[in-house]
Amino acid sequence: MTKAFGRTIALDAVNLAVPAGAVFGFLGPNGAGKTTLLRIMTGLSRATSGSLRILGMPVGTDAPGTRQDVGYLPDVPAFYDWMTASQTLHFAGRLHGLEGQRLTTRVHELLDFMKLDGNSQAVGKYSRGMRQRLGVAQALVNSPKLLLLDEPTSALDPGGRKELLEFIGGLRGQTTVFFSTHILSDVERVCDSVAILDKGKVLSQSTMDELRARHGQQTIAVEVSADADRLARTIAGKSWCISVHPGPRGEIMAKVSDVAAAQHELPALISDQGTGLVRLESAEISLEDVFLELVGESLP
Ligand SMILES: Nc1ncnc2c1ncn2[C@@H]1O[C@H](COP(=O)(O)OP(=O)(O)OP(=O)(O)O)[C@@H](O)[C@H]1O
Repeated sequence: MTKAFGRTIALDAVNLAVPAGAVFGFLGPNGAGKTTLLRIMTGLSRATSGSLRILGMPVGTDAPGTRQDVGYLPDVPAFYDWMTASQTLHFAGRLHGLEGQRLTTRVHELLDFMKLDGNSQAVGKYSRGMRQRLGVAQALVNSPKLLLLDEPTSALDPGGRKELLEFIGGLRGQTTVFFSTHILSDVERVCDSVAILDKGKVLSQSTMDELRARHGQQTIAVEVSADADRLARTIAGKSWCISVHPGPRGEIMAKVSDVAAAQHELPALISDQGTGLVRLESAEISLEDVFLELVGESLP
């Protein structure tokens, strides 16, 4: 689908498929188009062209069965500021047709999980993190089949973030979770599939395992006591070496296709050169490396 705001193309022929039951990370820098897509997915905004199906149903119609199966946390959740958290969740639950003991039990569960139980403050006095936790609870009130979360951890402290990510991970297989973020470690921690979006275009879409396999070279860091330039040239000529570049502390960083061969040969190469080995380390390529390689700019 494509979405244009005047001359700004916020989504440019985006084509995505999210497997049922997946925890799907939608990753992109500021302004990539994440919120725009989520708003279209909820029916709050319409695509300029193209189409979208959610749980098998076309979005943008009032077909029964879709909206009550979807939960949504907007990027800036809005509430009636004079209500308490409990009143907010009772209200949201009633809109979904919940009532009586089922509603009361669900509200208590969610308040307890989001650490908002016993809080009689009006929501208007909440901090940003508390509003985000209430927003997640509100998105969950109807036990949705599809949970859409727009940057769910952006205002949370480390403890709150860990708990929410663990909770999201626990939904795997039962609820499809589609969450946008620019926090790479959240995706690495919890997602099994990821799409990388930049300037409205999907640059990559795959499972985390495929992503690692595709960008699966490893990096080896070598620090020697002298003659690093000469060693870098020798390494660059080896069949297992993909590229060599200097590291932040002057060490040699080599992307290699066969880490075992590199580890086997390097000590002998260094010794032949008559220099001392200070450090030899290998590191698996991170999502940050892949993201920067694809997006090609510094992180937000
Ligand atoms: N209502 C609007 N009117 C005009 N332009 C808009 C509107 N909403 C979004 N845009 C533009 O569309 C592009 C994508 O914006 P969007 O909010 O979807 O990005 P995002 O990936 O969610 O960014 P962030 O991580 O900063 O929240 C941006 O260039 C933005 O300026």
